[in-house]
Amino acid sequence: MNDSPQDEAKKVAARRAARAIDALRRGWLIGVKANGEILNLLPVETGDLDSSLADKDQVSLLISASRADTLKLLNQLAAADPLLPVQITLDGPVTAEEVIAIVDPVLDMRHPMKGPFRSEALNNPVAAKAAMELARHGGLLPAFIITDGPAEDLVMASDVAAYADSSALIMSAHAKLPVAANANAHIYGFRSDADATDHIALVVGERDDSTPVVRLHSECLTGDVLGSLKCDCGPQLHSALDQMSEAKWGVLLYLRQEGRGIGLINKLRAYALQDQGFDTVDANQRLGFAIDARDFGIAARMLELLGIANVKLLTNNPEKVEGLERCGIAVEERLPVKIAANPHNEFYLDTKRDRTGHKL
Ligand SMILES: Nc1nc2c(ncn2[C@@H]2O[C@H](COP(=O)(O)OP(=O)(O)OP(=O)(O)O)[C@@H](O)[C@H]2O)c(=O)[nH]1
Ligand SMILES: [Zn+2]
Repeated sequence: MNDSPQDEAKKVAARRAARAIDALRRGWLIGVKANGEILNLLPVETGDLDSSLADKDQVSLLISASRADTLKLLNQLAAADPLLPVQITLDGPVTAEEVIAIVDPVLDMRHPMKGPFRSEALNNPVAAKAAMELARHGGLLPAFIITDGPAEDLVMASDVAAYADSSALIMSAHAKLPVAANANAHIYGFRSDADATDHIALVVGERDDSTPVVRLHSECLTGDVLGSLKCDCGPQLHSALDQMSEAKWGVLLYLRQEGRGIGLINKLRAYALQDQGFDTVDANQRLGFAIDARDFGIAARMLELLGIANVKLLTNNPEKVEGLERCGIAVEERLPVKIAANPHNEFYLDTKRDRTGHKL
C-alpha cells in the first residue's frame, strides 16, 4: 500500500526527530529550526563540553523554566511565559564543571552558590521548547549549550509531534504466554516506525463480549524487576493480573514509559533528589520535567488495535481515566487499586494522593 503525501511527510518528520534524539544521546550538536531560524544546541549531559567551552568569552545555556526557577532566574524575566525554557549567559572563561553544576539539580547540595548569570528573553521560543521535548525523549537532562552551527542533524520544531504520534503504532506479533497469574494468557507486541519504543499487551483469560478489566501499567524497572520498596509498581502489577484472572477477562497494557515518561536515568536522578528530601513531584520539576510526561494516547491506540472500545479501568489516577476518554475509549468504571503501604513508600503514596490527585 502506498502512503499518502501526508503520511510520507509525517514519516520524514519522525525520522528527523529520531535522528536528532539519537544525536543528542551521542553528544552531537543538533539544529532545531522554527520560524525560519535555527537554534544550534549541544546537550550538556553527553556533549564534549571542554572543546565547546574553550576560548569562549561568553557562553549561553538553554535550561528549563523550572530549573531557572530553582536558580531564582525567572524573576529577571518579568513578562516571560513561566513554561518557556530560559537562556542564560555567563562570562568566560567557563569550565565544564561550572556548566554541569548549573544544570544538574542533584549537585545543588555540593555546589550551592552559582551565578551571577544574565537571563535573556529567547529569540526562538518554539525551537527551545522542542529541544526540551527532544531531550526528554532521549532520556537526557534538558539542558544545552547554545553554539554556532552548522549541525549535521537538523530537526524542525514541529517534527517532535510526528515522533510522538501514537497513530503510527501497529500490532506486530502475537503469541500464547501462560503466566503465573493465569495460564490462559496471550501477549501482543506493538511497535511504531516513528519511535523505537515497543509496548506490549497481555490479554488474560477468555475474551468475550463483556467489558474487560484493563490496567495501564507504566514500566518501572526498579519496582517491576528489582522489587523496589520505594513505589507500589510491582505489587500493583501482580494485583492487577490477579484481579483480571478473577474477572472474566482482562488486559494489561505494559507501557514503556519509565519514570512517568522521563526515562530510567532521569528517574534515578529523581530518586537521588528524593534521597535529599524532595518529594516525587518536586524532584521531577527540579530536573526540568513535567510532573507526569506520559501520553496515554499510546494506550488508547493499543486498545483500538485490540478492538476494545470499553473498559473497566484499574487505577487510582484520574488522569489515566481522562487520558483514555479524550482518545475515545469509554471508561465504564474506575476500579481502585489498593496496595498496603510499607515504610519506604508511605510518603510517595501520600504525595500521589495529596499532590497529584490520586484517589484511594
Ligand atoms: N519520575 C518518577 N517516576 C516514578 C517515581 N516513582 C515511580 N515512578 C514511575 O511512575 C510510573 C508508575 O505509575 P503507575 O503505576 O502507572 O501509576 P500511577 O500513575 O500512580 O496511577 P495508578 O494507576 O493509580 O497506579 C512508572 O513509570 C514508574 O517508573 C518517581 O519518584 N519519579
Ligand atoms: Zn515503581
